[in-house]
Amino acid sequence: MITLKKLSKTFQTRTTSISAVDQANLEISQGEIFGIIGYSGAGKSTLIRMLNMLERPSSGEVILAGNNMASLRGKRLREARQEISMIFQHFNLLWSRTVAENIEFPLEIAKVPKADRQKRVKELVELVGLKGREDAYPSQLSGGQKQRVGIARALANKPKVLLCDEATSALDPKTTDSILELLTDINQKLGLTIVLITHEMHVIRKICHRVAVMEDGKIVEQGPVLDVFRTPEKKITKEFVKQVIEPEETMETIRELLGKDDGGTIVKLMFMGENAEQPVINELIRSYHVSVNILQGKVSKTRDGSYGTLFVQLEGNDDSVKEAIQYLKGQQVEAEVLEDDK
Ligand SMILES: Nc1ncnc2c1ncn2[C@@H]1O[C@H](COP(=O)(O)OP(=O)(O)OP(=O)(O)O)[C@@H](O)[C@H]1O
Repeated sequence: MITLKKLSKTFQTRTTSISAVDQANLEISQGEIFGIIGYSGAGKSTLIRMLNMLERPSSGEVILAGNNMASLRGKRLREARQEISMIFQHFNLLWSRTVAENIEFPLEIAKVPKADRQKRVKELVELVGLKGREDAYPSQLSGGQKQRVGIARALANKPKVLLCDEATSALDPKTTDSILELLTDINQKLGLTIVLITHEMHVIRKICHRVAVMEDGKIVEQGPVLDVFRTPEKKITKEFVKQVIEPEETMETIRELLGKDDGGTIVKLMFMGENAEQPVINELIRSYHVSVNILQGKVSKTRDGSYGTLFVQLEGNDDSVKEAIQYLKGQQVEAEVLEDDK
């Protein structure tokens, strides 16, 4: 559905030139939810804005629904853009129009007859869960409701691709989850391709099929979400994965224990899918002369299965601890002994 080939954007300022996106290559399939994660300044906004030519590339290609976007101008570009919609962090609603009128707006621009517009607005209001709020003004809505209006408006002209520019960054965690659920629902019901940019791994974990990680304008890593969670390669990817699976409080406790002489051996166990259900710890306690203290455990659900981590502290004589670790490493569980410098 979307192909990016060596896509680059350089901004010229009076004193310097900034390489915002540097030779990005990506393939995004139809019906996929694809996430792009990176810290502030990584180039995510510039990249996503080049998909619909809100930002023109300095070089490279964007092929979207068969159109070579950068080669289009005028009417042909406007037509190609009808396949793509966008939602924003700050919603970008028209404050003097009601919910229904905001949703109707793109249909008016597309010159859809009034009766059809009203029918479509009604469908969209129901789809995004705003029934009963049609006549409210944006100022009377919560953040989550405003984003629902943004989503309904974006879907009005039945696009093939929805671009989400930090669409949940202004929302609290519970509202974020409800909007992510709505996006998943729309993706499944309509087969819509969704490309989202975010700095939160939680968003990626919850709804994306695949993810690309951006750093300094470059895509440094990409793959299915579960794979990236299980085996992040780059340092930056590891940091993002940690956001979700290793809360900072746990790491503080672990660092403290590692600094102590009598802190035992700390092992991080990582497991996927049904491996999570194996009674490994039970077996460890029964068959090896070690005591096992569970420091923290967390199972993170991704769209394609669960991924879990468990931090345990093993205590016992050196040989028993070694045998226990040997046993763990023999299971279908990844076991890593943490050292003091972690
Ligand atoms: N119009 C512009 N003129 C000059 N530099 C720009 C312009 N737009 C973006 N940049 C620069 O390009 C780089 C990438 O910015 P971009 O906004 O794409 O990153 P981002 O990952 O989306 O970060 P954020 O989430 O903070 O917006 C930054 O160094 C930014 O300062």
